[in-house]
Amino acid sequence: MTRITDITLRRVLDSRGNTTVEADVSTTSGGFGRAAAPSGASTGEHEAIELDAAEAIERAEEKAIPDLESEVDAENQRAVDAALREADGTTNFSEIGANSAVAISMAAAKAGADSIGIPLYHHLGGTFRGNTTPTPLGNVIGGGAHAAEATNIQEFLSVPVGAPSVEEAVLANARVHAHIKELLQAEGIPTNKGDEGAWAPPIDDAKAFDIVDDATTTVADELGFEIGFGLDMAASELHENGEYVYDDDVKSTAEQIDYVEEMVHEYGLKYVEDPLDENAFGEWAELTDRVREETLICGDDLFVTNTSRLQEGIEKGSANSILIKPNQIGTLTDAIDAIERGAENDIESVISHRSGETEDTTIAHVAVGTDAPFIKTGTVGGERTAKLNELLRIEGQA
Ligand SMILES: C=C(OP(=O)(O)O)C(=O)O
Ligand SMILES: [Mg+2]
Repeated sequence: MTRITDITLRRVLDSRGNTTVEADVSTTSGGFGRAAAPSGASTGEHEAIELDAAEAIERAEEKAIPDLESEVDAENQRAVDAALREADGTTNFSEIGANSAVAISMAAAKAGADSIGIPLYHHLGGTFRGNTTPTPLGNVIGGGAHAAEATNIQEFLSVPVGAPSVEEAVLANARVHAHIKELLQAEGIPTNKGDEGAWAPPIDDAKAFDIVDDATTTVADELGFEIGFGLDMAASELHENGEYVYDDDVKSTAEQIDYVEEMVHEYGLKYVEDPLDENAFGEWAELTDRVREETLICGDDLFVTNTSRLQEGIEKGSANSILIKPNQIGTLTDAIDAIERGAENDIESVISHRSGETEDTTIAHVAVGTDAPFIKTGTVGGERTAKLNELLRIEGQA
């Protein structure tokens, strides 16, 4: 048993220049872990509550840290997270803030792994975790809530399904990103960037489909393995009074479903995240029914990494994939429970960053430790490559 001795919280900057919560956790056996909370821009309405960083720190110092220090075994992640939940006392971490909760949860996991002297992915997943290395989904063109005057669809994602290794997949996404710059420049289109490092050019969605299709096909030919692409439509951001509002069009729900089905067929999309509103479980099921054999329909704002919402989606057949963002739910235990519930029901997990990120690499370990098939963590930019480079290190040692 290795008890937590000290927890220190501080404010640090995230990639948007906003303050976020960083936690340091130390243990009786000299173990140490540090982790920082990410932050979303296109947040789901059912996510756990993020408080202002200073307020979250003050409240966690008062209400949670006294119940953890000298009390909880850092090697027992379920016990750490149960203590956090009990100290908060709400279902959505509105007392201490999901940003304080997730930073402490992740830092404690690292301290637990350090105490035992094993890598975090091994601590989380154990010896028989499986041997999948996740395919990285790389955001290469984006707009929506992540960039002004760009595409309505939030993310166009390179999906290197044929890559023989993580290393080749990571390099393929970087190559697609670079090639898109060449294509944009050749047409004199400005190469602004959005919050996640994707190009955010002032083009419409139809043009972005063509450019990403061109770039992924060209790079696939160059590298000799299949690279498809996918989308995060973040459709709750487009949804107004029962319709989906684009710059150049307004679609009814039925038209939105037809549009997504058409794009899946026309471009062979490998992945479509949040194609419909975050409360439309039944309409999601209609779309999933039409395309489940061809693509992954992934719930981000729909499920918010919450097993109760995932259970509703399983019962209704709403999706065949779930996005996992630990800060949406507040603890690693809850995130891993959602991954496991998904796996038991043929729902594929995609472990994900947020648009506001830090150098923290926990999600790379969560993806490997849980044998997740995919990770979504950008393509370029230091806070994105931190996770990708950690995956390369893990691939080298696992
Ligand atoms: C990463 C995403 O963006 P955000 O963090 O802004 O929710 C997303 O929507 O999947
Ligand atoms: Mg999303």
